Amino acid sequence: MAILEVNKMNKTYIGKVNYEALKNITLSVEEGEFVAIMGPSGSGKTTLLNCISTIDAPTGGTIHINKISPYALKEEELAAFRRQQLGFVFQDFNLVHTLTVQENILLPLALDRVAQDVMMERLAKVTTILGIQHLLTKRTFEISGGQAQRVAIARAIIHEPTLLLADEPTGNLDTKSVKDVMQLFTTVNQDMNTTILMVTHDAYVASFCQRVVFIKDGEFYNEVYKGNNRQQFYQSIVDNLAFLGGVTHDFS
Ligand SMILES: Nc1ncnc2c1ncn2[C@@H]1O[C@H](COP(=O)(O)OP(=O)(O)OP(=O)(O)O)[C@@H](O)[C@H]1O
Repeated sequence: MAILEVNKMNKTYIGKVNYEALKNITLSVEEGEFVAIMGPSGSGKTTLLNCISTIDAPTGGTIHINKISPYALKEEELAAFRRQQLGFVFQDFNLVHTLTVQENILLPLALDRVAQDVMMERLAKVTTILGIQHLLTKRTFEISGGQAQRVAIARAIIHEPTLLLADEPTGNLDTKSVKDVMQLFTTVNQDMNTTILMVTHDAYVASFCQRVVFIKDGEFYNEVYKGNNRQQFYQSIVDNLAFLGGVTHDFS
């Protein structure tokens, strides 16, 4: 079953000079898939993610998440849809600094007034998967970047979202933390069957996914599937980026 269906989507930014950032994008992501979006700077990756994450409405075409068209919802319904069906992980973690790690992770459930015992059960589950039980009482300034991103992932998955969206989630991490965080995304994808759509510039990071979709100048360019050989997959990502003029990091 397709969790995400984007059909002939366009996005034009209206200004003194209109700018057509996305043209005729069609993309389908199946339940349990882990997909990366790649493309050169300015190709429209964040615009695409913003349209899917209901931050910014497309100017044409349709988006369905779990068969629901979010832009057809009323404001309150849309807020509930976002809270319940979507999870977000950002490059700069977006943790609330006045709260502890535990309070940050529980935030989406607290906003939805979920019962205390359910909250504690879910907290135990995600913190075990992500290996952060020992951080729960810490404040955000007492943890490292890699740990902060794990906390952000825990917060993004604690309500078991239909679709997890990540925008450059490893952009602020050192090499060791990049690997750890990507292994955790893989665990979340496989163990919780979470569908993930991630924007990244990094071929190594994208090689953890099952499929990479490339966009260029706001249009679909190509897509590659992992298959059984991650080294070959990495190489085909690098080859596509070379044609596109993107940035690649060494495979380690
Ligand atoms: N609010 C906006 N108003 C007008 N133009 C915009 C706006 N946001 C983005 N753009 C333009 O749309 C195009 C796509 O931008 P977008 O941020 O989606 O690219 P990107 O692929 O995510 O780039 P990067 O990799 O550098 O983050 C760019 O040319 C950008 O200048």
